[in-house]
This record gives sequence, C-alpha cells and structure tokens, in this order.
Amino acid sequence: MAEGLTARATAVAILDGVLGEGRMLSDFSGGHLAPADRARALRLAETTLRHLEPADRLLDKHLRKSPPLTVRNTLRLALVERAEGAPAHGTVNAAVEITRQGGKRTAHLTGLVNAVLRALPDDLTLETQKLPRWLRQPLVHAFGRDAVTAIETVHAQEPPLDLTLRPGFPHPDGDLLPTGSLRLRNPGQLSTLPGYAEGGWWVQDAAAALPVKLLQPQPGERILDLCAAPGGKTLQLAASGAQVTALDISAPRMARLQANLARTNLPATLITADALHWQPDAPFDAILLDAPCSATGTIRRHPDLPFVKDGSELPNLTTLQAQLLDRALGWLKPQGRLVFSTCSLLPEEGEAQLAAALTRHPSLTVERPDLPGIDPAWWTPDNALRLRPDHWADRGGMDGFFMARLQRPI
Ligand SMILES: C[S@@+](CC[C@H](N)C(=O)[O-])C[C@H]1O[C@@H](n2cnc3c(N)ncnc32)[C@H](O)[C@@H]1O
Repeated sequence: MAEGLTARATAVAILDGVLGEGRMLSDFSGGHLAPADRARALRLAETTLRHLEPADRLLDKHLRKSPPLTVRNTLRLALVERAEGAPAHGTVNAAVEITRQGGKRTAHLTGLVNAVLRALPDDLTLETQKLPRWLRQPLVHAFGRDAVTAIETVHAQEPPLDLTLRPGFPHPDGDLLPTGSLRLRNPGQLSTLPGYAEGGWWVQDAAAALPVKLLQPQPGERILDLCAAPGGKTLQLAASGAQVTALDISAPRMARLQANLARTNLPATLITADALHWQPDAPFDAILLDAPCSATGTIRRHPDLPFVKDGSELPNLTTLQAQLLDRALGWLKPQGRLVFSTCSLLPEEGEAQLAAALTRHPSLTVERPDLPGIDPAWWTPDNALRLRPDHWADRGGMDGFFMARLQRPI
C-alpha cells in the first residue's frame, strides 16, 4: 500500500464533499480514522483548497478534457503536495492507487493520472490564489488592491495557532504577541501541552481575543455574552471575574461551550434561546454581541469558505445583525457599554453596520480605550477596530475582525 494512502484518499473524499456537494470542512467528523490520519487528511485538504485555482491552471496545461471531479481532486492534491516539497514518487503512486481504488468510476483513468503527474516540472511554484469575485470586489473597494493582494498572500499560508492565556497558569513555550496572545508554530497534540489539563489557556486567534479586551470586563459586573458559542469569548469574560450570562440559539454549540467551561473550571450561566425573542430579567453593565456573520475574516483557517459560500446569505445576516444590536442596546443599564463584533472583512457587516446603528441611535457614543499592542492604524475614523489577515503578516497574520464599543447615555 502506498505510504499515507488512507489520509490522502480521505483528503480527496473531503475535497469531493466541499467542491461537489458544498459541504463545509467543519462537517467532516472522520471518527472512524486514527487521529493522525484524520489530522493529516484535513491538513492535506486545507492546503489543497489554499492553492486550488493555481493548481488547476498548471493541470489544465496537461489535460485535453476535464476528468471527473474526484480524479481532478486527486490530481490537485498530488500537485499541491509536490509544490509543498513532497517527493514525486510517493505522491504519484498514491494518486494512481486512489484512482485505481475508485473502481468503475475512475480505475480506467490511472494511466492519465500517472502521465499528467509525471509530466509536471520538478520545480513547481504556485501563484497566489485570488478571492472569489463576490468577495474580492468589495474588499478592493474598501481597502485597495495592494491590501487585498496582501490578504490573499496570508490566506495561502497555513496559519499559526494562538492561545489566550490565563494569568498564573502554566502554558507552553511560544511567541508572546503584543496584545497578549501566545502564538505557536507547530503545536502538535494540544491535550499534551503544559496547562491544558489545568484549563490554563484555550485556542483563540489573536484577533478573536480583542472584542473582550475592548469591552474591558470588570470583576463582579453583570455581563451578557450574546451569541456566545462555542465560547472562546465567554471564557475570557468569566476569567475576568465578571458574572457572565452566555446565550446562543444553537444547542450543539452550547454543549461545546459547556465542555469548554468544564475544562477550564470557569463559571457562567448558560441560556439556549433565540436572542430575537428572549428577554432578560434585569439590565446588564456590559454586553458582548459577537454577531453571526459571513466569517470572511477566517478564510486562512477555513479555506473551504470561498468555495462553499457565494455571498447570497449576506442580506439576511446584515438584517439579523442590526436586529440583534437594537435589542441588545435596550438591555444595557444607563452608561452601560456594548461591543459589537463580527469576524467579517466586509464593511456591510462592520463599518456600515456601525454607521447605521449610530443613525438609528444618535445618543450612543463610540468609545476608544487604550489597549496594549494595538497598532494605531487599525482604528477607523469612527473609533472602531478594523483587523485584517495581513496585519502582522510577517508573524503569520490574524483573523479579519470588526469591533466597536458603544456606550449608552445616562
Ligand atoms: C460568531 S458566532 C459566535 C462565536 C462566539 N462568540 C465565540 O467567541 O466562540 C455567532 C453565533 O451566533 C449564534 N446565533 C445566530 N443567530 C442567533 C440568534 N437569533 N440568537 C442567538 N444566537 C444566535 C450562532 O449559533 C453562533 O454560535
């Protein structure tokens, strides 16, 4: 059997699901696989998705007509592995074997797969993959062509892993970022790292850790985490000593939040409900609204997103964000503060959403506290924070996020 065949064949099956059936990578369970094969398959599929279109441009030079999707995915995987430095013989043998094992559907194409892969040059270099048009155009308009090219360059790289640390607890070695997150390059099995068992840290992108830092929770404050699951921000709020109520509509995601609280031994009151219908008993000192959004800021961690989404859900999402924001503002005590955040790169889920909220609620003020490690260039003219994947590009980038802190009048 060719080495790594299980992981590679699984990676092809994952690519078939994403590109043929519009399934998200996060839906892949792979529970029947050994953990190492599962992790390798996902990593191979993600890497292939980061280079899919440049890979196709090279493959198409050697294909007279397009093969079935699963064969194309087998070729894409082998080509991308080669470009990443894998030895030719291993990738070719595995691709041929996967094609042979496809039976009637693909076995007659083993010769083609072998010939195409052997015809590829030794020094394969892949161009940078561009964002899809529905996303690229508004981003060029918002940030300029150079910024979008820089974002695409970061999207092509495997992202590092960031941890949010709990003061006084053990943690692994890594690079401490200016905003306080710890960055790891090759973390390996997380549950074996120092501090895992004690709940001393949790995985959270450096940008995703900033909405809670912007909210500046204080011990004893009554804080609502609205749209809370799976709960990275709930853990931050609870670790600050605030009295946290965490609400989310999704029961499975709330189960993950509960497990995260159990591992870290942090307290919060959990409510599974639709925020459009729920009402609190009493107002809050502060609210974090980490609203559902297009998640276009997380493409470096979710390279399937550009292939599965087409922007058609945006009007519904922006309407929901505004409704959630209006409801949440009504649950604040006088002078209470609310952070609105989205992991989106699109101004309509960020800058434009803030501008519209200020028009609907002219008495609100936007607060801009001093936060350690924040580059002054990341603040917008309206005192919001706009974070992009190309920020800290030399360190591995960060997720795209928008966040603003609003204060209710007396
Ligand atoms: C961006 S995610 C939240 C991430 C979370 N704050 C964290 O840091 O782990 C948005 C969440 O909004 C929830 N959501 C969507 N519509 C909702 C609604 N009407 N009421 C409550 N939660 C909702 C989704 O289930 C999803 O978990």
